[in-house]
Amino acid sequence: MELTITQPDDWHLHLRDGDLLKAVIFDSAKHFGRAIVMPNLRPPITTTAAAVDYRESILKALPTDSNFTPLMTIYLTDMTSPNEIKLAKRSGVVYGVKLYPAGATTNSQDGVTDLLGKCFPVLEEMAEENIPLLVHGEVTDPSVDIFDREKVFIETTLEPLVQRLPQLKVVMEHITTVDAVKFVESCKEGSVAATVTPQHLLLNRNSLFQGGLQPHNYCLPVLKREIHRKAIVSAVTSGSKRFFLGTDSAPHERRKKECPCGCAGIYNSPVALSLYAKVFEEAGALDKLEAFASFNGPDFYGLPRNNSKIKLRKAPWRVPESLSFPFGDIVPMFAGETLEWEPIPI
Ligand SMILES: NC(=O)N[C@@H](CC(=O)O)C(=O)O
Ligand SMILES: [Zn+2]
Ligand SMILES: [Zn+2]
Repeated sequence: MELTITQPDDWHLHLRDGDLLKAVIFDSAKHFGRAIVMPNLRPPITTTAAAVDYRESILKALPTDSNFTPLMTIYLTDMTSPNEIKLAKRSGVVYGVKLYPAGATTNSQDGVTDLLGKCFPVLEEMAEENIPLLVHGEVTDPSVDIFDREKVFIETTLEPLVQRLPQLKVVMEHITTVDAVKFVESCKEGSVAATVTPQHLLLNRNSLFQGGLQPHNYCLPVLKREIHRKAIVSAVTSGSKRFFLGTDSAPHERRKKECPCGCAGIYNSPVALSLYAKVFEEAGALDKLEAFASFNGPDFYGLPRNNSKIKLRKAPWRVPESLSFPFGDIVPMFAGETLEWEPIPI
């Protein structure tokens, strides 16, 4: 069996920089036409000038025959000025501003401490310039249970934000709960949307502990209960335009995952399309895969859909145990397992 669909884009991707960038970019460029590239480098990409430079280094790292287009983002801080938003819009290469609540996830230490208090003029400028806010939606209060941090973030930050600034476009990134599904569905279509990762569609929190501690299934927001996974699967396979593909592929070297204080992030670029196809097939909704993977994202961002196509062939293929590079190994999601759908560019 074969399925031919419009080439998908990845609306949430970590490409890193240096050797890691060169190691991972091929896996994204092979399957995806474009990707929203997250700015959480060290130091973070907080200005348009830095985003322009980062974009150049991504283009340099690409194979020469690749048409892959990086869509850049800037990292919001308490100090970001409304003028930076004007520069971002004028650059023509920045497509979003990323909100990391300070301390929420990998390289978020320079993130925002009080969104509505400190960043409101910047948010107003973003609404004016039609630049979406891309949100890592978790509170960082250590007294809030880690499994409740998304829900509490919706109540304390997103609901008031959408109420005060309904013109601002918001993407709730990597949603993990039924609460996020309900919130996105309650907002105006075209103003609030969500990306969904393969891991949050396929795994629940048992996968963190199955047969022992599983560091390669650890990402943020952390995997949740089965009821949440089911709600997210229903949402994306319903055909709703509010949900689209964002892998959150987040490579870390093996030694930074398999250690006493392992990093959060799952490297899923090599397997993402196979896994999304599996989810839609199991839900009896393969006919809805193309809109999720290739239409809803560009439609939300106001960009054209891709013209190129990709084929998914239903044939078993084995995911490598690990990927070796001169600087070390990266263990991909579902390492060593056999998957059913193989993407073939055409
Ligand atoms: N998802 C993750 O677990 N990690 C991401 C950061 C993020 O998207 O929160 C990373 O950059 O490693
Ligand atoms: Zn995140
Ligand atoms: Zn991410």
